[in-house]
Amino acid sequence: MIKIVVAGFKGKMGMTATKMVLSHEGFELAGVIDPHAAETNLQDIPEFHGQNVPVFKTKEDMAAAVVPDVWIDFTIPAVAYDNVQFALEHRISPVVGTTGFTETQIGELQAIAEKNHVGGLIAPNFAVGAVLMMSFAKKAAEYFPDVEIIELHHDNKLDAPSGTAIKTAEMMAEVRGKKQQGHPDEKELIAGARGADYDGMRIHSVRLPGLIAHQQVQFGNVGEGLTIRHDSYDRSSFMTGVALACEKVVTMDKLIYGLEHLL
Ligand SMILES: NC(=O)C1=CN([C@@H]2O[C@H](COP(=O)(O)OP(=O)(O)OC[C@H]3O[C@@H](n4cnc5c(N)ncnc54)[C@H](O)[C@@H]3O)[C@@H](O)[C@H]2O)C=CC1
Ligand SMILES: O=C(O)C1=N[C@H](C(=O)O)C[C@H](O)C1
Repeated sequence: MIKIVVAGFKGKMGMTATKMVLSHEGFELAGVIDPHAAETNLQDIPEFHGQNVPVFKTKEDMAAAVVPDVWIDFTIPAVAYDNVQFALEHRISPVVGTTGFTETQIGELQAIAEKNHVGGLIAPNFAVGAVLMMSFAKKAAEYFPDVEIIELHHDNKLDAPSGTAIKTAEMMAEVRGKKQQGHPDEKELIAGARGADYDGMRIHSVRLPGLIAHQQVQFGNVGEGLTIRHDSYDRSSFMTGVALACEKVVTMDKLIYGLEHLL
């Protein structure tokens, strides 16, 4: 049995991950963490009736009470770095979906994982379809340097652009020839009209109620266009990837960035 804690369990993704862990026969839910929890046990919540799982408000309280193998993190960008550092230093393998990490932070956390010989994964998107979308976009960018990313999310999202959009741009930048998108003399009449600039590629972030998580990578070439699109219509779309990561990280001794390295 792999013993798992879920940080951020009161949130949209944390709740979905908690249910996934409880329903998986190879996993044991050792505890859940959220500063916004009013309960002390999961069974105090009607939908978790009969599930005797401790609820912690802080990571320190959790570490004093249970010894998990895996730390699932779906929290907020402001706390995720500290959470992952804490997990690694306590030899708990992190499976992190929280977005907003900088390249430098990922490098620092990888060094901590290496020092402590702990495996882990930071993945901006756990949906298998999203991983394929990023991989197809990388392939297309070899041939089509003119590309813009449009990511669309629910309006409770804290970070922009999305972690998925940044990862997609990073992957395309590895193979795409240098090119600044648009006309060299273009001028924004309203600041931000052309979106964010990653290595000359433009990223546009849409935030609307009703959306979950969607991304379109749109290529243009002389006389043709190519659009690669992925849609998560439900947060269950992320759970196959989270479950796979929980199984794999306990066998690893380094922290990797991107689910594609586990598929
Ligand atoms: N990698 C992936 O596949 C996916 C990643 N995400 C990312 O996951 C994160 C969470 O997303 P949502 O669930 O939609 O957000 P949410 O706002 O619904 O939930 C965040 C939860 O974290 C809790 N929290 C805050 N500080 C905490 C701490 N120190 N310890 C434990 N819990 C803490 C909050 O109380 C809240 O319940 C975001 O960064 C989002 O971008 C979301 C969907 C998929
Ligand atoms: O906040 C979300 O909802 C999501 N966040 C991740 C991201 O920033 O890419 C993954 C997915 O897009 C949903």
